[in-house]
Amino acid sequence: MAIMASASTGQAVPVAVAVAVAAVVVVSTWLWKTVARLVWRPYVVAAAFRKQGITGPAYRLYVGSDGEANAMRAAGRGETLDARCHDIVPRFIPTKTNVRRWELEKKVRGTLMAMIRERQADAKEGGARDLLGLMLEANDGGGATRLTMDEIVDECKTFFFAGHESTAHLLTWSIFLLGTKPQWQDRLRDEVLRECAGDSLPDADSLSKLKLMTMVIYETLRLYGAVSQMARMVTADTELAGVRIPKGTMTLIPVAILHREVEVWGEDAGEFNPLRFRDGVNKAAAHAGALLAFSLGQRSCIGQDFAMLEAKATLAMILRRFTFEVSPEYVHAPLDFITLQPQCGLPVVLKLLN
Ligand code: HEM
Repeated sequence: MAIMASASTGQAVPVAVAVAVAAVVVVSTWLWKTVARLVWRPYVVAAAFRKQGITGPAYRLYVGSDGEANAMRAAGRGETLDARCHDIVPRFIPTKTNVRRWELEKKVRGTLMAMIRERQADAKEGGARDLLGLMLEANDGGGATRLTMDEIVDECKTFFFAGHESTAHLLTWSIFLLGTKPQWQDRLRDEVLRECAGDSLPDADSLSKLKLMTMVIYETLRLYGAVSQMARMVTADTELAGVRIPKGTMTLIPVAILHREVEVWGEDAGEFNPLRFRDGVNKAAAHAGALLAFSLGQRSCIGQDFAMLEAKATLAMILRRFTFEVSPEYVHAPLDFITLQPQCGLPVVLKLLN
């Protein structure tokens, strides 16, 4: 057909050749990128580590080490611990099917879009100027700082999830630890009744005086921090503690493991001992940056001060009114499902004070 067309138009052959060449370029680029990502890069990274004596399960095409990881997660899920044991590290995340993820994604996006539309309507009548309001203003603007609606939805998801889930779990684990350590619960209640007496909401001034409570919260974050590992992609060949790490390596910072290092935290690293924070967070361990619960550096948690205030205020209000203990039905099975949470919930027996 192309030859016949060429006889009549004199231009079809060059066009067909150009299309064919472009197709070959696109397909071969795609093929090269796929081979590089799925075959070449994993083998180069594994070989670089092997040369330095660092080995692991062999890379398998496309699935990598997912098989081993999933088997460990499944094994960890069935285990429960003694409530005095804080060694949660051997337990792992359960997997969910992608279909379920997509359904949830759609639902979350729908809910956020409804809130955004409501806010857009309010803004026309001069509504509140909060974080969402600022992002919507950036959506109206132009240039490099313009935020698309997808970016706003993603930011909302980050803030909602990062801000809600993590603090809720911090409170849960604080209640667990105080519910199993009555002497610490009493000490904290004495402090709260001294510094935040009365029925009104505790204010910033009184909360800043809750020294023991701050120590208990840091110790809770050390043993049961919501984020038990953080991922970082290595963007340039680098060296860390004498190990060469090639560009393209995905590294995991095992926060829960580092928070239990005897070398860093001392012989009682596995114990609940809030007093290790008596001289402040930077002096609690052999290394000033040892507590990684909120991460460190430029990408550290933007909401950490707010989270500490929320946790202190909520605990103060609970301690002022109730004594509590962990119910005998509680099963100690911390589960790292994006954030660290009690797999079967935390049943608590509350008693009204006085
Ligand atoms: C106990 C409570 C919290 C814990 C343990 C926590 C922990 C963390 C950690 C470890 C990171 C760094 C993650 C990484 O780099 O991979 C992070 C980031 C972040 N957190 Fe929190 N967080 C808490 C509360 C909050 C609150 C209350 C908010 C907002 C109101 C918040 C907003 C964020 C945001 C937006 C980021 C991303 C920062 C960035 O990437 O630049 N977090 N958080």
